[in-house]
Amino acid sequence: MTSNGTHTFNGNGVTKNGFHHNGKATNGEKNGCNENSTNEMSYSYEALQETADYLKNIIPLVPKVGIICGSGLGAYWHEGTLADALDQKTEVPYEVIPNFPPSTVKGHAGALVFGYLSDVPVVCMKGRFHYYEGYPLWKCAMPVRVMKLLGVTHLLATNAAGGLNPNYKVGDIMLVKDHINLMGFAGNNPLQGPNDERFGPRFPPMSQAYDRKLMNQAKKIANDLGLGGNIHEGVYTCLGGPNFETVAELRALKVLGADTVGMSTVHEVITARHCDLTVLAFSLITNECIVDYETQEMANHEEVLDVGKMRQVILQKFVGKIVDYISTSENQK
Ligand SMILES: O=P(O)(O)O[C@H]1O[C@H](CO)[C@@H](O)[C@H]1O
Ligand SMILES: Nc1nc2[nH]cnc2c(=O)[nH]1
Repeated sequence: MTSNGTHTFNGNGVTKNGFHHNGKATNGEKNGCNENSTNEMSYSYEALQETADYLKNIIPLVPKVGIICGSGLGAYWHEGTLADALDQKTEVPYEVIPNFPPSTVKGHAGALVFGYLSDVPVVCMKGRFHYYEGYPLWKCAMPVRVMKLLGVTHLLATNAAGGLNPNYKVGDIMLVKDHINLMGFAGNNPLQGPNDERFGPRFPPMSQAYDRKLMNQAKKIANDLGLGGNIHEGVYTCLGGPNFETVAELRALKVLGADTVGMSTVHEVITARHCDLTVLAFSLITNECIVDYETQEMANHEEVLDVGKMRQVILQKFVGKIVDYISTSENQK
């Protein structure tokens, strides 16, 4: 325990490299993953249950809300992030959690932080996994299934994104009302491979992926916080990255109907809806997409991080009130 009351686990007794095995690999199973005949892989239910059991043994709470802290909400090591603000927090670095991949993005924190936000038990992913890090989509999204096994009922996925909609300004928030799974257009989906019905159905619907009631409430909360002129509803799309888009690509995305573009979230939301989590997602607009050849401006990651830091205080209040609403509305059912 540190002087600020945070517990941090060093993973003593856990197999190094993030994979944990009982020394016995079952047929077709490697490091907790199922390998099928086409070489596609997925974590087995049992491997993820093992991950959840490890966490349950060291965490003194059952999280209700899972929060994915994107580049705009404290994925990086700096002071005053949302995860830092939790009460009674316990921090578990990804590298000590059985079956968790390590976070490879420079400066990315890479830890699950458990604690209370607005008196509600939550788990924050401080840093997420991206396709551009070299992970397949099912691996990027695996923490969502672990959250489900831990008892999470609601997922709040946040991201930093480029604003394609000309009405969006840097620092604005866009509630995601829908997404375009562009990587899915190319046949890449986190649910590919054998389906385990214990998580969800083979063919899950995605037309109601984002919870309308929560979105409406989030808009009210934004208004109450004085963010009425900075809140939008729109369509997010995810590309693989890591490069930012060309002008022609951005123009094409606009034609498709996207309002923001990023490199995350869609595969997490698909995985969350598959296992029946209620989802709210929002983008922090960290840069305006350049759709013109004459400007010298270029998207860059430093700008993304700077805007995240600039908006972190208000975003934390926003998220705190959303979490409070989730808990009180559930109790009133
Ligand atoms: O989606 P998050 O993780 O918030 O971060 C976004 O910002 C980074 C690019 O600056 C990319 O990782 C992109 O996905
Ligand atoms: N793909 C993509 N991801 C981002 N993340 C933050 N800004 C951007 C952007 O402009 N494009």
